[in-house]
Amino acid sequence: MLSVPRLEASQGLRQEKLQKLCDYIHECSSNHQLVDVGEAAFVTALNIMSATLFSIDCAQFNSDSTQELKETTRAIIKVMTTFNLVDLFPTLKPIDPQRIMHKSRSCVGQIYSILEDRINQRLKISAASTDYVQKNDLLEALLDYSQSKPSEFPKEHIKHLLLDLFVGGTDTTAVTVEWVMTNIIRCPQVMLKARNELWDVVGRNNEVKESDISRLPYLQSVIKETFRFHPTGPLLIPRKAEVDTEINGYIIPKNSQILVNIWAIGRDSSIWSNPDSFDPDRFLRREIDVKGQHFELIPFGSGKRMCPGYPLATRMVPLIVATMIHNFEWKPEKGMKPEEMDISEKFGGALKKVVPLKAFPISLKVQSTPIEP
Ligand code: HEM
Repeated sequence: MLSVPRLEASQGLRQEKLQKLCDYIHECSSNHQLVDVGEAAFVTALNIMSATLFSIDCAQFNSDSTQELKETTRAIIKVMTTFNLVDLFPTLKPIDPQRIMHKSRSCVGQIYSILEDRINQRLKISAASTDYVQKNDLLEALLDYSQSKPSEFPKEHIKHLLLDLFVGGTDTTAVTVEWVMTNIIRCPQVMLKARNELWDVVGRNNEVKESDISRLPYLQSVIKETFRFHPTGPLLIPRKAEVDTEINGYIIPKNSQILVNIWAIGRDSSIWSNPDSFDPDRFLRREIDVKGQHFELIPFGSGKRMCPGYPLATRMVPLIVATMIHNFEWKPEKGMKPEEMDISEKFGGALKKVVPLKAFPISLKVQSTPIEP
């Protein structure tokens, strides 16, 4: 479903969303307006996800109009990442003291009904017309698969899978982009180097495309260094030992819950030199990828339960960041110096910033040479 050929076929859908992001930043730049970078990344990720999954736009920048899918997705993420007393004291489950189960049932019910509408609409349109042109999105692939193997993958499963992908892919992508941009704005030399690479490889006036990403090693290093420093899923997803297991002389008893602390791995001085400094160049000197085989850097996890959205995420994150820095310089708010910007982390389901990143974009469209920091 998220194979390279299918993602290649749907890249045009994502490119349109990046153009909208670029237009929005231009507008903010002309109006000398701050951009809430996490929110702009969230809207873009949500629209890229909804375009890739079912070819629609569901959110707008700077708009309070009804954006049901956006609001419901936010509500689900909030419920999922709120600390629940029931996890510590399971006897409280029937009481549900914080009403988390209640809220989560209501949000999930709402999103299922939106997704069911999308699925039924698609089935209706494709059945109604003989010259129906197939879409390149994931919904089409899932419907095809379900029709060819109804007993293995009934139609009812589609909405569950779409929900997992949608919720799993939106906030993680937005949070990652917000951290990358924070690190870039805090280190003007890094921003300059990343932008110069973009201008050399892509050109000043061309759009950045997915096919350019593999030719942008410095941008990729900046993203890897951000994953090391502020991994979006600091404890991955909990595992449970099904049987008594011995690893490196340690006994893990059956039924233990295991958390893998990738945040600590990223700051371990026996693995990384100067682990507390942000230094993307370290990844130019070391061949490390994030595909789950180099255990010192596993922001998408590893093994059977590794993030299934990894192929899409490794397209979305560099593209959104590249769109933000290709033709814009960024300055922190209220005359703050870049190095004074806050980088405190808030632990939760995803490792968020305590202080959301807001910054001024300055369009570089009219200038002919890169700005010195
Ligand atoms: C920068 C973006 C992303 C990051 C950092 C990220 C990170 C992760 C991590 C750490 C896990 C747990 C893996 C483990 O415990 O081994 C995970 C699981 C998951 N991710 Fe992602 N992810 C991202 C984007 C996406 C996207 C774009 C999608 C959907 C297209 C997605 C869908 C999922 C799903 C459904 C799971 C649960 C898998 C399971 O339980 O087996 N993620 N992700």
